[in-house]
Amino acid sequence: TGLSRPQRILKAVQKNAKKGDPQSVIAAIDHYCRHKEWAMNVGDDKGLILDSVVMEVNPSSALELGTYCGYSTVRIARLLPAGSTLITVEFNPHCAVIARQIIAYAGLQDKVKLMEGPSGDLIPKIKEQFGITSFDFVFLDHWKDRYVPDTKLLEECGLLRKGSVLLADNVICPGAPEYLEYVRNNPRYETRYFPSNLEYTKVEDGLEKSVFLG
Ligand SMILES: CCCNc1ncnc2c1ncn2[C@@H]1O[C@H](/C=C/CNC(=O)c2cc(-c3ccc(F)cc3)cc(O)c2O)[C@@H](O)[C@H]1O
Ligand SMILES: [Mg+2]
Repeated sequence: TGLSRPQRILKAVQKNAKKGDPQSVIAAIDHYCRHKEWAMNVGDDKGLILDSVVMEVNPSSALELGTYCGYSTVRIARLLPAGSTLITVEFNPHCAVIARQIIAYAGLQDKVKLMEGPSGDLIPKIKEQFGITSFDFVFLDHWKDRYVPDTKLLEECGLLRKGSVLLADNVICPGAPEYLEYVRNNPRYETRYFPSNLEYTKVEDGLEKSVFLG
């Protein structure tokens, strides 16, 4: 009946943001999702932690698992140096259609490659398709029970190098217990928890930053 939530988010961007201005796109989504209807964007509180990690890594090659509407795609891509690429993976075609429009509205389409399909199928194709040797930065924000299998897949495909940084959303809420277990008890990762709160709420959540040691 009527518009989907992603469509309503896109409308809020088109109505309240300035074309080509990523900051205004981020602000429009945050305002809509805080005051009109909640949505599972990483949000403004955790977004500040995401920004600081992206700025610290200053990645030439970045990967995002779980585009949804493209909110964190815009947050990451707006900080990338010229010539860098963010690959974002989304298997819901309706979300992909909306995300492409929000990324383009922000003027970031030249930095972002949206791959449509399940991460498990697409990750093994990234090297040959994009000529990427490894990722400097990976943002995990898709189904929480897929964080571990996809991290293992990235390792197996040789897409992580000494110093690659993984940043995982929602390790407290909804929670990714197997992932925390994996990175915290694995000598190949140096891991640290950044406490924050679930997007647009006072509920505890946070991001886990894990450096691959090779
Ligand atoms: C084959 C499945 C794994 N591979 C995948 N490959 C590509 N895209 C995938 C994907 N899994 C999921 N996706 C996509 O990522 C998105 C899913 C994200 C899942 N995120 C959450 O469930 C989530 C949920 C909450 C949440 C928190 C509290 C609450 F009460 C209700 C929800 C908060 C968050 O920040 C979240 O990220 C969708 O767009 C989906 O189509
Ligand atoms: Mg999330």
